[in-house]
Amino acid sequence: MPKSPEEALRVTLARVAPGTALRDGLERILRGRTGALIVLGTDRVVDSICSGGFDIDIVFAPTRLRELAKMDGAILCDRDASNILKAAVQLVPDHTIPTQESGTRHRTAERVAIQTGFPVISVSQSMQIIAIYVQGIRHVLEGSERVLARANQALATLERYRTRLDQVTGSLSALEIEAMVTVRDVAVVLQRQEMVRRISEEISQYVLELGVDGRLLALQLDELSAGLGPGSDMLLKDYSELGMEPHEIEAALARLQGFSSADMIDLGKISTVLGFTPGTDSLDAIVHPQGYRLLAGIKSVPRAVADRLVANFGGLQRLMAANIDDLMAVDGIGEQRARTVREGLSRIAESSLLDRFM
Ligand SMILES: Nc1ncnc2c1ncn2[C@@H]1O[C@H](COP(=O)(O)OP(=O)(O)OP(=O)(O)O)[C@@H](O)[C@H]1O
Repeated sequence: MPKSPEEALRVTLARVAPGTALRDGLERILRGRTGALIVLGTDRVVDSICSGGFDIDIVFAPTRLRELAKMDGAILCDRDASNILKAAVQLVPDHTIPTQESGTRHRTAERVAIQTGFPVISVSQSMQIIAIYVQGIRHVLEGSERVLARANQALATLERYRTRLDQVTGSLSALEIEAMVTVRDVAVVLQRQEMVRRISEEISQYVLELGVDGRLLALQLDELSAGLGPGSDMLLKDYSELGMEPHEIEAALARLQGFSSADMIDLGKISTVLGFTPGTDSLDAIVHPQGYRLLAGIKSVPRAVADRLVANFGGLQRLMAANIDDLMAVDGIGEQRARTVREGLSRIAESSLLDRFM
């Protein structure tokens, strides 16, 4: 499947991260105050825009890259930069492809990346920067210290967002048990989950970009992401107006992920993901969960069993009121599992209410 530009950028960032041979080669070129134009990948399209140069096909080594970069023209490597295939190549991309760059090296890099779909790296001799071009995206590589400074700020933000998410999720659980949930309460949790997802994704990109320098950051990200509990898909299953099919949930989540920062502070807009219409449906209207999210919080209840329980009882309140015999009447639920569900739900109820009133 073709990758989105953002995914392709992430793959390329990992390929040029500190600790890789490619990054070592690029740093050598930068220190040697020469420039370079490097294409990562070849196919018929790349061949069709290559002129001159010579075939070498040797195993990649940082020193080889540095030496070949002393010559005029571009260097072609294979996708994962394990081999250097050609050097001193003149690239002739389609000149009608629009480019924002000035300078022939960078204009060529941007056009070749767009025309071929392969990542192109330019090392600028005059500006002393390494830039990667992936489809339509340009990304300038920075030193690990600067990336780490930004990553640490993002980590602090994630920590704050996580605390707030835990608070609103806890209070949603308590409201669910008291049957007092409003559309607003659900929208706030969706909003907070999405904000945590966005900042975590940003930090994951820093981890990739930092390579060997990002190990500690990766551990911190893991720690802050641990125990996040059921995700936004469970909220949609619980509260969507008409009951959504899995593909509809996926589409609704994709829409949420596409919301702008301004949309993200508008709870009315967020409630549309659940199928509510702002203006017609009040954010203060009471809504009732199916119970999927709380059931997903009980570890030993598989998803298929949770689905059967919800289908049978048709809502969390009736599920909470069910005794062991009622639960055992559901197809495929024996005494052991019925007890697990009963005890799990009681435990959630007690701890949610305790959290709320302590
Ligand atoms: N179409 C191309 N194909 C291959 N190599 C190219 C191409 N265009 C530029 N280069 C390489 O880039 C070098 C620098 O070109 P130029 O000074 O015009 O670019 P620039 O964008 O100003 O680069 P820099 O920022 O490194 O100064 C050329 O000497 C050549 O090696």
